[in-house]
Amino acid sequence: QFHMIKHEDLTWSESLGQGSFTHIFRGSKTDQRDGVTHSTEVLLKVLDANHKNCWESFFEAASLMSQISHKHLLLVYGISVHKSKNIMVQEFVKHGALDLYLKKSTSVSVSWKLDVAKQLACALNFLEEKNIAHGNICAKNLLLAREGDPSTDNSPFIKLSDPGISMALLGKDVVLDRIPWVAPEVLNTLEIELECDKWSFGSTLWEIFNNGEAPLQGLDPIHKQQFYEHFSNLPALEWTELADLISQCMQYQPELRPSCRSIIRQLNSLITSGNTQMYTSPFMVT
Ligand SMILES: N#Cc1ccc(Nc2nc(N)cc(-n3ccc(CO)n3)n2)cc1
Repeated sequence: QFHMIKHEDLTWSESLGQGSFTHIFRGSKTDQRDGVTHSTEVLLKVLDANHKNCWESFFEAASLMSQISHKHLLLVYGISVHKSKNIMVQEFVKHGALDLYLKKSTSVSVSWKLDVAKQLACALNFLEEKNIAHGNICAKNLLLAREGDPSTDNSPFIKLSDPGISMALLGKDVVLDRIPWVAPEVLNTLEIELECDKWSFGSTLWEIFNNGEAPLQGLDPIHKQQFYEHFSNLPALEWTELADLISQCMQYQPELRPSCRSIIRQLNSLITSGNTQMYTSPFMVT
């Protein structure tokens, strides 16, 4: 399943924030390899004590991530259990969550965003080929390992984080709050299928091209539920071809959503389409 890490091998540094069920800290882990002590910087994700009933799902998420390896999937070193604390020990990803990075950054180019989108599509394609649904695709769960440098056109590098607690265990209010990332059919089934990740991909694309602004952020849970009941769509982006890809992914009928291969093909044509210039520098508008 996964590696158990001794609590005494962990060092705790500062808190880096709080999720809905977890608290994250910077830290380090030491381990002996061929007689040499190594210290590795890690991210310590602690399951809140008052969500103890979720620990199996918490561990299941960790176990999923440690059983498959891909360059765009977060590396989970293992689990540590100490007294009542359940801790997931993850690789420390240098620049943290993408949503916060996009909100803070001003000069993120269209080609930078398309590059990130394509990396996420590749991670999803890898999961699709293994018939594994992630279930929690959103910009908050995309971690930025490398910023990429606009001047040297060095490209960014992202890692998809663990899926977190399974939908079935979340309260209805938490599921409603995940609108519009959670696919509409999940509200009835609470089951996560591959098609759900396509819907979430569309919502995450919208986030990335709206500089980390959360879609429907102003709506309360009731109005979020009505958004689905009325078969509403997110406001279309100016870039029509990109808006089309988002609406293909966010179709209410799961079987009509595109395959990952199709998503990657369409992203590739957007990358080569030259539109990136037009949307990048205002002086280039033809
Ligand atoms: N300032 C700052 C700063 C904060 C975090 C990191 N690094 C990191 N590494 C991970 N493995 C996971 C995460 N996460 C952050 C939110 C979530 C959601 O679950 N994960 N952040 C780097 C810089």
